[in-house]
Amino acid sequence: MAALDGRGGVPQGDADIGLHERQAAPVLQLRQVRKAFGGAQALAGVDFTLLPGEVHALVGMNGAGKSTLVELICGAFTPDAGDIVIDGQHRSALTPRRAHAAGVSIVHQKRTLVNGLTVAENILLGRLPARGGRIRWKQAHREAARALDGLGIEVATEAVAGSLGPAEQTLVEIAREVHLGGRVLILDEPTASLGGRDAQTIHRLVRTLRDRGTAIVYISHHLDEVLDLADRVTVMRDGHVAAVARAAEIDLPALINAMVGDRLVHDRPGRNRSAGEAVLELTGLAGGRLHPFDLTVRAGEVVAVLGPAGDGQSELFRLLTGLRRAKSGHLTVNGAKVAPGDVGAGLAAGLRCVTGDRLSYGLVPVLSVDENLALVRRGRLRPWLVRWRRLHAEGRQARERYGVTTLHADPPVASLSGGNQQKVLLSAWLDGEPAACLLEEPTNGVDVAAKAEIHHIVDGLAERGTAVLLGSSDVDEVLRLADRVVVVRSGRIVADSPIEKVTRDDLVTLTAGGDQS
Ligand SMILES: Nc1ncnc2c1ncn2[C@@H]1O[C@H](COP(=O)(O)OP(=O)(O)OP(=O)(O)O)[C@@H](O)[C@H]1O
Repeated sequence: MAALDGRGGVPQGDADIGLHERQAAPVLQLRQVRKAFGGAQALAGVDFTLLPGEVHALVGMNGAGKSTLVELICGAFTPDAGDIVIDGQHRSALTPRRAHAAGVSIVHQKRTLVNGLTVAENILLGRLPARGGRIRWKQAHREAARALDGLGIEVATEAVAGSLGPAEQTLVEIAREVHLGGRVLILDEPTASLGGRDAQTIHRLVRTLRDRGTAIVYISHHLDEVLDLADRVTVMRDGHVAAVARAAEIDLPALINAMVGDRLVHDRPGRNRSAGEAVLELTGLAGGRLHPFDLTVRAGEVVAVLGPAGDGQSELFRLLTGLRRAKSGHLTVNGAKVAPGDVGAGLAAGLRCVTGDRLSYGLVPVLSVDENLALVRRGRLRPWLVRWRRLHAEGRQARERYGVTTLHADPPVASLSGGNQQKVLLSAWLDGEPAACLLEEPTNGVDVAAKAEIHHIVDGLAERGTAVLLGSSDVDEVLRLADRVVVVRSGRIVADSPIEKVTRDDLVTLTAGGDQS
């Protein structure tokens, strides 16, 4: 393939930039940037060029260095060596404030709007127009509406941010950054955990921005969308640039190959399981937007709950994990009655919950990986005595089983790459033989190899008899893992079907709120 030439099939520097693109001066250039954390090399001499009006995707396995690279561009980290050039100017002492002033903005995967404030307040946060000590609300709404309308975003400026769906929140965040003068926009996994139609809404905005000349760095583990959306792709591997290619000239297998190198991606589809006795039973569960809800998951069965974003699917998981108080109903696990949200009783009955928001509810970021793993096992340890050697030995085994890659022996979870955090979360909660488990977006932020591995782990759980309730916005994941799919709309079950009876198109339509054909 022409696009992947050069050293070991790898083009370097600007060699891949065509004549047309060379005429446009790069808005951003990184030359041989290096960054180490405590002696371990996260970036080992990286070149990167970003042109105005291009979508430049940044892909790579978990821990490859993508986030570290963009944090350098945003001034959050200082490079140990190398050059950062923005608009032709060398930036040796970039800080977040200076990067922002130079037009560099980032929208993180974890949404940052203030939930209790309106869209207008969020867009103009810290800069609300005022005169004589009074905020000029009409003017504020007009200005915010202009910021949204200019990008074709249909969200009311009076809406409270917390009431918006995840895609709308991302749109508002992007609009805010563009309104603040962002010309280099870094989007860190903006479509992670978004369903088809929501992802397309984000893609439309990205294309609009590109057409207006914004330079976009787009980080994603969804490789199909990368090939569809990006103009160029930079593949990172182990802190190096493994390849730079035009998206039009690279196909999926070549992209995966550039990412994983000689590592293997095991996709082992095919189910070898049959549903047994009822294990997880939800009876009359209601609360929030969810109307009384009955559902049974049998031993060895994977039931996916699917619905339009922001509808009953996430509500169900909130009720089950106690993040939202249930108005009525209960669940049983192997016949043992558990009040919704009673985490202790759920654990005792063999129920494990893998949350979709790992840093808020699943892990303690300041503790180390092994400490996090031990917290979940703590029922099996003597609580008054920490046996550190055993804690690390068990931690190491779990990390190896789940392929958690770290630069240091047992770092704080906060310092791990997003995908590795997800693997720690899964290894903490899925180890052992749970009777039932709730899996919410289990492959959120993980790379292509880890995703295949996690799917294999879920297969294994089901084959050994665990009842699995899966919430995933990724229809391919649902098709790959589920035996049954339950569709929730406006808080009610509107369809319950064996997976063989639905097509991919059905699932895409159902997630978007349409009717099953
Ligand atoms: N503040 C930090 N302290 C220590 N190590 C860090 C820190 N930030 C990143 N690292 C390490 O640097 C390496 C690169 O991480 P980075 O987050 O850049 O990867 P990534 O490509 O973005 O991965 P992912 O796809 O999982 O988000 C990882 O091994 C990570 O643990």
